[in-house]
Amino acid sequence: MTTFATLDALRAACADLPAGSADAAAAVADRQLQLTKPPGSLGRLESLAAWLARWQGREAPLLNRVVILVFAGNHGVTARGVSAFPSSVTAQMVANFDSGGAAINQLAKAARADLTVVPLDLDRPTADFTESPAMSEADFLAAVNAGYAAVPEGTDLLCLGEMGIGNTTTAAALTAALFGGDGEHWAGRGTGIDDAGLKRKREAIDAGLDRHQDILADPLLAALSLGGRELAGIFGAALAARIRGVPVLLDGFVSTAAAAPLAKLSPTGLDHAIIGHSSAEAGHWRLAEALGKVPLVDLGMRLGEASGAAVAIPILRAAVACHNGMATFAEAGVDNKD
Ligand SMILES: Cc1cc2ncn([C@H]3O[C@H](COP(=O)(O)O)[C@@H](O)[C@H]3O)c2cc1C
Ligand SMILES: O=C(O)c1cccnc1
Repeated sequence: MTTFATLDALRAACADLPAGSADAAAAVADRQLQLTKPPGSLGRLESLAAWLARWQGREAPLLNRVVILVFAGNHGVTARGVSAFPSSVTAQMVANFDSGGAAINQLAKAARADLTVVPLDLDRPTADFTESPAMSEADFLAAVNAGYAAVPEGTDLLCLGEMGIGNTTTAAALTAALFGGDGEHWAGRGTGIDDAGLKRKREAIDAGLDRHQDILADPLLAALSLGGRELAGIFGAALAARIRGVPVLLDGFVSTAAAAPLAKLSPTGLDHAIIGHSSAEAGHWRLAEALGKVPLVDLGMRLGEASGAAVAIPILRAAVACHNGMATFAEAGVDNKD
């Protein structure tokens, strides 16, 4: 389905995003004060309930249908020796997702979430961004549209992750384009590359930034030139979620970098998204800070696959359970403070 036929149409949608329901958020804040607990005592669970209500447009937030989307893509920049693993692993892991053997399969089950994997032209890697733009405009828009179309009706919460060997290089290059800095600043070890590989990774990022310097100020052209199909899919899904009233849980460095152009295209562009887990991938905490976001948990994970979003789902379920299920002081006959 072609939702956006041109970059300009996409740009226009990103500049005109719905604001969320301030009334629903205010109703939650008001009810929180009536629940049988000292004000503020549930800490961030209270603001999470209000955040869900705002972006769902519902006074009582719901998490009946939690959806995890994992987008997969292959990257030409792997020719530069930037990953510890070969590109063949991307398609092999997609097969592993399909047969239920990956970490995200277990985390999705544990969090009672539906998992869908969206492979994007795995047999057609993007171009090496040190040599040319990673994608044509048509390829980029096709991936954005695929992401946009992948968000099911009736989703109450959307978790966004990825699989794509080489994509921590891609994500670092895109992040540098959006927020400044270079390969040294943003590159981490991804799947565990050694020192020589990390050097090659930094050099590839710097070469990409140099080659595409004329377009780096344009977030969509930066995503097209330095990004990847799975990152574009995440971007499209995050946009669809915003337009359809679905809050988003982002995963680690790659997932956050993929969605970040939305924050550059509109000052409130990622207000409907939070980061589930602070990845151990160097650069994620910096990117979170640049976006003004505090990840929900830090378990030292650095996997991708939406794993860091999935581990945070129970926290949101806890916020909703307390908010919707607790008695008020009046209902329970508990004396409130004077
Ligand atoms: C077996 C395996 C499973 C994975 N699941 C996620 N990733 C993660 O590692 C990749 C990014 O790291 P780099 O940029 O160093 O290639 C992505 O595919 C990401 O999802 C995996 C990587 C491997 C090897
Ligand atoms: O934080 C991430 O997104 C990440 C880290 C390592 C490997 N793949 C993804």
